[in-house]
Amino acid sequence: MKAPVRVTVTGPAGQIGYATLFRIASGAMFGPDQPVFLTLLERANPTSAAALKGVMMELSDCAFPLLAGMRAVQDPVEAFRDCEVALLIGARPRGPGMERADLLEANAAIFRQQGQALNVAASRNVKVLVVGNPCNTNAWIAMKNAPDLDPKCFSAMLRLDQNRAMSQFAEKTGAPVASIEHMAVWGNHSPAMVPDITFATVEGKAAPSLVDDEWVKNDFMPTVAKRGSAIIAARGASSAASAGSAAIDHIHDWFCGSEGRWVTMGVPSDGSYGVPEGMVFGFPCIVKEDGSYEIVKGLELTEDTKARIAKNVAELQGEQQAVAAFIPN
Ligand SMILES: NC(=O)C1=CN([C@@H]2O[C@H](COP(=O)(O)OP(=O)(O)OC[C@H]3O[C@@H](n4cnc5c(N)ncnc54)[C@H](O)[C@@H]3O)[C@@H](O)[C@H]2O)C=CC1
Ligand SMILES: O=C([O-])CC(=O)C(=O)O
Repeated sequence: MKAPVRVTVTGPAGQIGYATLFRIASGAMFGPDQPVFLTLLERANPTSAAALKGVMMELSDCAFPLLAGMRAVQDPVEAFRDCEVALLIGARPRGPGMERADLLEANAAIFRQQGQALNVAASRNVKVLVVGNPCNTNAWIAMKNAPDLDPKCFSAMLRLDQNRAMSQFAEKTGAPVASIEHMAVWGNHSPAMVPDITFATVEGKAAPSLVDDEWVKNDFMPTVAKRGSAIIAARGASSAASAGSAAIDHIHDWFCGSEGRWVTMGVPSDGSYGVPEGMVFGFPCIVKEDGSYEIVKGLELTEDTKARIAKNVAELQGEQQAVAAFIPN
């Protein structure tokens, strides 16, 4: 029997928490022979504590063979003590009429505090996934407040955008999702993001040869980029099950390796493609078996993609300026 992976989840009593925890405990995140120990960090108020208690009762009632144990902790330093994987989900979601950037001020303080706590207490190889929006900038805030951790420990979730892009493309072409490879989404998890089929293949055929350019620009790209708003309009609440599923995919591939597949992760730039070093940006990545990843290099981007990437850089620079007060000197 392997030693349990120590996983800390914030916001466990929320919508995404509820959609994610049971799948982590069932083995979907780390594989069918890997036990997990869950540490759950909720807000310290009676309503959240009561809701979390109910979630833990249900987790217990599932009798998951891989759930080696769980605990609720209210102090962030204790919650992140020795954790190997941290899912930072807990944050305010947006409602109708808001953009994700509107959440900057509401959520920045959370990610400063959690970055500081990770810096002190987490495993030096921790894998942090920031889901709470605006996730690129929140991941950057946490990373900047954790100077003793390798910046590569931090990531933001753009996997939902990749999954949406694959699904839209599969629907259009009639091909199974599993036959699509090398789909990329560049940039910020915002309407400016760049879903990019240039390098994608479907059953080995070049994706751009299967659809017309007008559909890509006027239908595919905006549908993927604005899908979050469409879900809010339809459900009255932001995506939860699909967000949880993308979090499972992101950590699964980061932990187990992506077997040569491209996976979109929001990671600190190494300067590739003109993105300033350290900016947390969606890139296609390949994860090795040992859990280390590399941004896919040397791609010939179209002029349109380059211009859109520059727009995302400018947008993220604006977000960074807006949260400058949360970054240590
Ligand atoms: N990156 C992505 O693709 C996506 C990101 N999101 C974002 O995920 C976040 C969570 O969404 P939901 O689960 O739907 O929201 P929710 O409101 O249902 O749950 C949030 C939970 O976080 C808790 N929380 C708040 N502050 C906390 C803190 N400092 N420490 C610990 N827990 C805290 C709340 O008590 C609540 O239980 C939102 O910011 C949302 O915008 C949502 C969908 C996709
Ligand atoms: O749109 C939102 O606020 C939630 C989210 O990030 C998404 O569904 O992509």
